[in-house]
Amino acid sequence: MMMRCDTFEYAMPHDTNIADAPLVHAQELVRRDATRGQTLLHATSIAIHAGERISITGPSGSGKSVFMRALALLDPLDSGEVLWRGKRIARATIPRYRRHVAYIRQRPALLDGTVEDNLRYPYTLRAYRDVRFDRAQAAALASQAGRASDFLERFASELSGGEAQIAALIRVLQLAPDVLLLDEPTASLDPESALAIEGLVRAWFDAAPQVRAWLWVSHDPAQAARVSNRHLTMRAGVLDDAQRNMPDTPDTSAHTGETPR
Ligand SMILES: Nc1ncnc2c1ncn2[C@@H]1O[C@H](COP(=O)(O)OP(=O)(O)OP(=O)(O)O)[C@@H](O)[C@H]1O
Repeated sequence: MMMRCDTFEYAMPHDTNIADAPLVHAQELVRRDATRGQTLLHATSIAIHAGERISITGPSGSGKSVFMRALALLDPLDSGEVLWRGKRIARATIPRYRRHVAYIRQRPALLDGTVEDNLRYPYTLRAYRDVRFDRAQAAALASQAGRASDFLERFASELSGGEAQIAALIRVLQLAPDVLLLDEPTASLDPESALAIEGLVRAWFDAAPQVRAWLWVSHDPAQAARVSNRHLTMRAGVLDDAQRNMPDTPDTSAHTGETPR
């Protein structure tokens, strides 16, 4: 059945109730390196339901970022598609999809200027023209992350790595996304900053667990266990449920240039 709605193209099987649809449903996503022809992500499907806190671990170079960026529709897919709440995402609605599904990178990209300048920036974009920057909300998030009251006036260029990541996360969380794709957000941060990040993300989730979910890539098994109620592994571009991994799964990292950690 195909029909049109305001924001997304609609593609639902007859027997699927839209309320039961996963938040994100990736179907057979494939990514290849265009120059070398190497498959970076083998056909990968995943349904992410509201309430799920998913961790992903796997060796370095196994394709975790490629997968997360594919889910965020940041890179062109070679095949497959991503549905948002059971709806196909037309090209023109990708910015709107990204308003629901936010990708957080390991190294935050902040603009010149103050933290507040950075937090105001998304509201200048077309996709957010219906909402306004709320300084009190931003200050509350900063305080929740243990930052001093002058945090919003600090210059981005003078922030530590942990502070920059906190600023980048506040920039996303103030926009109230539904799904966070967290790509090693605390790698190379000090433990205190890492816990601040975890706390911020957890508070965002707890505010509406019935409609929110996250995927969290981590190299730290303790963190992966702490932040998740479902665990997946990535190996040589193949995603799998950790529980289903066979004990004698061959290590293919030698063929892919992966560096096991
Ligand atoms: N745009 C691209 N074009 C070509 N190759 C790419 C591209 N992006 C990533 N790769 C390659 O795909 C493989 C997987 O990279 P990816 O960054 O997804 O690994 P990862 O599992 O996230 O690693 P890490 O844990 O070190 O961050 C690597 O060999 C990388 O060089």
